[in-house]
Amino acid sequence: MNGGEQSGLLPVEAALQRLLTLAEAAPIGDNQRVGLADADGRVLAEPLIAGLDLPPWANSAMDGYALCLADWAGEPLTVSQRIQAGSAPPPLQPGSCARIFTGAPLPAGADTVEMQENVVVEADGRVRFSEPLRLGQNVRQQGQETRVGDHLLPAGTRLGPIELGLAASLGIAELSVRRRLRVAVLSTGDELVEPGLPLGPGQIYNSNRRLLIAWLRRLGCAVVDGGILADDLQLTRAALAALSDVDLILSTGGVSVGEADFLGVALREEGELALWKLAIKPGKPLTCGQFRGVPVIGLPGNPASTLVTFGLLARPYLLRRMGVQRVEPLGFALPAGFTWNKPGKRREYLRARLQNGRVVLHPNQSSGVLRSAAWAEGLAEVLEGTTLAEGDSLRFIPLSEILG
Ligand SMILES: Nc1nc2c(c(=O)[nH]1)N[C@H]1C(S)=C(S)[C@@H](COP(=O)(O)OP(=O)(O)OC[C@H]3O[C@@H](n4cnc5c(N)ncnc54)[C@H](O)[C@@H]3O)O[C@H]1N2
Ligand code: MOO
Ligand SMILES: [Mg+2]
Repeated sequence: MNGGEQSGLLPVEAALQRLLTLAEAAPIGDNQRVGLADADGRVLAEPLIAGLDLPPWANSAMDGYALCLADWAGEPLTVSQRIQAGSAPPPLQPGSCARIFTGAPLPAGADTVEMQENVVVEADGRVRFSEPLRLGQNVRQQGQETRVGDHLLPAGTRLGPIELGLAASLGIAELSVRRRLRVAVLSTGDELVEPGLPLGPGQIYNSNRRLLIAWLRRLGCAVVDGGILADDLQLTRAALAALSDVDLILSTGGVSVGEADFLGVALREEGELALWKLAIKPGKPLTCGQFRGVPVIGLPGNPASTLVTFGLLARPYLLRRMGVQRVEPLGFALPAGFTWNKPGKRREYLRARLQNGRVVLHPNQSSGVLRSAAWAEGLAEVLEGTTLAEGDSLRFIPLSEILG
């Protein structure tokens, strides 16, 4: 049992497991074919299988001269042809070599390439090889990278620049991908005002909406922007009812023990509601449930809590619904550049940076503060009930690993 369970708080792993179980019960069923130009960030629906050998034919890895090693007795060779990339050369004339360039097909009969730096061109135009030769050197054999039928990427792979380049190298122009998840974003709170409008007494600008919409788009989701939702039961019911065609309603705010928690009331009346108290800081309260069958996740409203709970819990949930297998960030172990002597009941995700190979913390870790998140390069994980001395190892999760 870890500190989370002892304290009556739900440990992060348990919360994640519950969300992933829910996600697996509601997978995205339908797929679509998209051109490579539109496939960045999408999730493969079928494995990528090679339909040709790579390279498709043996070719030279160097600019130089191609010859048949077995036929060669060490004498200078005449150059019988010149082969550029993109050409289809005739067979090599016996007793000769071919001038050849990187990426050009090896002529039938040739099996070895010497780079031009190791070749002396004599006055009569014949070439002399000044270094010992090894059979097959500087030749990229047909199928050396990939054979027809090889499984190169499993279904569930998120496509990025490298995967798109790989598909293109196989001549594949279109891929079958999962359709985009439709996610509605609602920002709850009477105090919220959109940027660009004047700020009245007691009001603050809505930052979560922009944060979540941009992030969801990076994840390949189609966003339905539900705007600001006032703290009012009728309006909350109406807003939720209008979102019957989305895959997830994602809201922020109104999930702690305050009296303006109308999201919870609406879910209880017309769906299901689970209120979790998580062993995570920032981000303790989280709502999970459904409204008339549409899944709902309610993140805490403090912007840094929104960031951490979205990144570590809602993001994996969304990716798993798209069929992605590895959904959690790996992070890596680094030495702490700070001391930590307040063992907590909640696992802390601290806004941190690297400095001289060590993890240092922003001085303002308040859950309302995005400024420190913008300064941070990652989240430093301090487990429940632990203290740290400088140099102790901790997990550092780069923000770049979760922001997409
Ligand atoms: N008595 C208790 N009070 C609180 C507890 C608790 O356990 N007992 N938990 C605290 C923790 S931890 C958090 S986190 C917050 C969570 O609050 P809610 O999710 O219910 O959110 P709100 O109360 O609506 O807002 C919290 C905070 O964030 C600001 N906010 C909300 N939405 C936005 C937005 N879209 N953009 C910018 N800022 C936003 C809001 O104005 C509040 O300041 O509850 C603690 N309280
Ligand atoms: O944990 Mo709350 O998320 O402190 O702000
Ligand atoms: Mg509120």
